[in-house]
Amino acid sequence: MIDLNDVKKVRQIDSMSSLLTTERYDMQFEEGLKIAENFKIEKPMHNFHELVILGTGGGSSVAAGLLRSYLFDELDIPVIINQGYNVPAYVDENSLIFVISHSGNTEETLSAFEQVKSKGAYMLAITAGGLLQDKCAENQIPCLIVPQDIGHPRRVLGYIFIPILVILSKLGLISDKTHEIQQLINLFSELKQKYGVDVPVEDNPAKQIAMELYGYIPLVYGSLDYYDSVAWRIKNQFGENSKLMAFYNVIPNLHHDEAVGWDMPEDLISKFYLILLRDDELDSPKIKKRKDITAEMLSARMGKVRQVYAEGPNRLCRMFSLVYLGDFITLYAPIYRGVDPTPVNIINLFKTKMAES
Ligand SMILES: O=P(O)(O)OC[C@H]1O[C@](O)(CO)[C@@H](O)[C@@H]1O
Repeated sequence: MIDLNDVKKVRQIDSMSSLLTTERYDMQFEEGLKIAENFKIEKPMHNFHELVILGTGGGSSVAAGLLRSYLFDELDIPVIINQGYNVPAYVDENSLIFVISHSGNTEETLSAFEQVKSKGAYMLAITAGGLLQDKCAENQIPCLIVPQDIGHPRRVLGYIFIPILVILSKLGLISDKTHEIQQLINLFSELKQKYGVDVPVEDNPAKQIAMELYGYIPLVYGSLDYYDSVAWRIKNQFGENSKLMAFYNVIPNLHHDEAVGWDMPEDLISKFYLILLRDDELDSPKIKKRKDITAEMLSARMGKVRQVYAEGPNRLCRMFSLVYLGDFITLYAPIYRGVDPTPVNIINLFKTKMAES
């Protein structure tokens, strides 16, 4: 096992600097805000019935999920995340469509884009380039160009999530979020002093959890109304960063079905490491009680139960405080095993196989 206090070694294994990118989320989110603020957009005359976000993968679709949760009680049209090749029948001239692909080349998103074109919907795109940029230019679709990374959209939430938020406010659909975003940028600066590479294991909960979960299957439980997508993000990051299959579910839903499975044979259930997402301010008394019972019941059954708590002065900060912790945990977990977190070999293999005739 790698000593996570050996900073030089940790950075060496993280050969594409995902930890550094994460430590610099404050700068990335600030840049995302500036880029989005400078994006000129005409307010359309449409009366939108729904917001449909076309996009997939650890960055684009998760950004859409986080947006849906964050705006749960503010945005008065439904947010639909469309990850597939096709778009549903209700997409029409009353739909607001965001096409999100950091690479600009994801085939499902491009296929859905083509289908929407003929439906008269109001379309906007966010990308770092690729075919999506070209298609937007051909079809005079407003397109916000954001910085390139090294081809790993999951690392650039600041260039994806923040612009969607700013554009929705420019379109008059939500209030201005600049203050909350500034507070989030400050929070990232604070939290990197807690989770960053230079902070030793003894004081670093992210490193501790990453080490503790070695040998277990990660399971993340979030909750409605704000922590469903945070759990989804962390589960996805276990896949892409940690090269670990992981699972997630949402309270209270899971108490009506999955929970019956807690009676599974002991040798199986003891393989799970539960990360339970908690928020002492935003969780309602009912949700809090459900989480208390969940922790109590599962501590006696699962391998380990770790409760992690949101922090920060507003909902955006509180949600992203757990996204941030999750990003660090899922980066330290593979490094502890000596595995480089950034490459996504299976995704690339899949894309190659899909391209074969
Ligand atoms: O369309 P985008 O934003 O380039 O993202 C899709 C890709 O990003 C990833 O998250 C890779 O980091 C993959 O899931 C997916 O192949």
